[in-house]
Amino acid sequence: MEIAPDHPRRLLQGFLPLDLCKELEFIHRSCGTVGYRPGVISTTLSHLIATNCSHLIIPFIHVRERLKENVEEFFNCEYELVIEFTGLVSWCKGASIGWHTDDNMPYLKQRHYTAVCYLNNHGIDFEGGILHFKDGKQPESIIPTTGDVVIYTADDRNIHSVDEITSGERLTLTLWFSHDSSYDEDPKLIARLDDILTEHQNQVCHIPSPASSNMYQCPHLGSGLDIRSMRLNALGYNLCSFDHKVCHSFSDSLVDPMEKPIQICRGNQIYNEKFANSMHALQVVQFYYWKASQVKISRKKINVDDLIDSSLMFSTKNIDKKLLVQYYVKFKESDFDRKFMDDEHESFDWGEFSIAGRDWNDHVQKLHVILMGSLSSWKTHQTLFSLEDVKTS
Ligand SMILES: O=C(O)CCC(=O)C(=O)O
Ligand SMILES: [Fe+2]
Repeated sequence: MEIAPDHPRRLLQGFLPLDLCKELEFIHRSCGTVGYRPGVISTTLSHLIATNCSHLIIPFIHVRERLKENVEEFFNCEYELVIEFTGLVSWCKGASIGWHTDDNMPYLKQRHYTAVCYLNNHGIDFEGGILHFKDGKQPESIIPTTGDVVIYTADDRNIHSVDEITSGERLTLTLWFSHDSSYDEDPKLIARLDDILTEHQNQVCHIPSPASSNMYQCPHLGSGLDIRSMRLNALGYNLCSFDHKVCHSFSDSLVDPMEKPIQICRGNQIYNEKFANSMHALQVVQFYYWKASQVKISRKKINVDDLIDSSLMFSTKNIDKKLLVQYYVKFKESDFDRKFMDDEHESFDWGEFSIAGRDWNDHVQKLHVILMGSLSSWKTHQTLFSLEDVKTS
């Protein structure tokens, strides 16, 4: 492959399968925390490991390998590269970045190549957010399209900027690669994984454990607003503590109710099952939206109506309407998760929701089995790689 020597970069169209994009979106909407710039939310692999969601690194493994191979090949790297950083990054309304290079700080000099994978669509999921390169053509501007990937050198041959996001949320998977093996993120991730999985060996539990509250407080969304409750609100849910008051502001409470067992409600219906904490509730809700169409199909197949009486799944309590109204007003102002405010949740059904809850459990169990089956090889090679590839090659 020929490279333009002055501005080496390339657009890989349709590189990521669409179902992988959806899965990564599910992970980000379930686990994201405040990012490195205002208006940016991020989900790193080390954060997933630290919050008892190690199994959620599995969907990243294969695509990381494929991206690294492509970058090495395109830039004619003589020696193998290492992955310095892998993270899901979303840009909310108001976020932008002016002309810069990705190695523009002394502590970023190890970043030699960048891969940005687009997980949703400009013009549908968000407005604004076009990537521009300052010099040279091929390509000059990138309009984010689901599944496309842009790879470029992180130095001053590829000065670039991103237009302000004017609505919605722009989601990417971003990786940086280095020639310097001391910056390889894999050995650090494997050491963390090993510590955590050894510690939990005897009581395997897949319930996420939230990070500290300030990691979910997004100043640009409005003071005191929490990413987890904003995401739930965007889909029409509120969180209820056990005394059935709607959780609102936590600043004056000693123990953060977001870390305690919690229930969810829609309108005046409270779902009877309890969640271990707000992140657990958010993960199941996001899973339901990720798998919504499949749940509807399986419901038809097994005629769940005969098995489940939805009315047993919720109770109706006197929920303080005033607090709900306040929450919705704030949500609309923030324009967060805009795309879900459509017919999608008009057809909501607690029966389908409860099927999704069970499917979520099966899903995380499966990922956990893959994780446990991979760990000893990862430790031996000090690299995260997919074992299935080894078997088939
Ligand atoms: O998301 C993009 O298109 C580019 C992001 C970027 O420039 C960066 O994170 O440094
Ligand atoms: Fe950049």
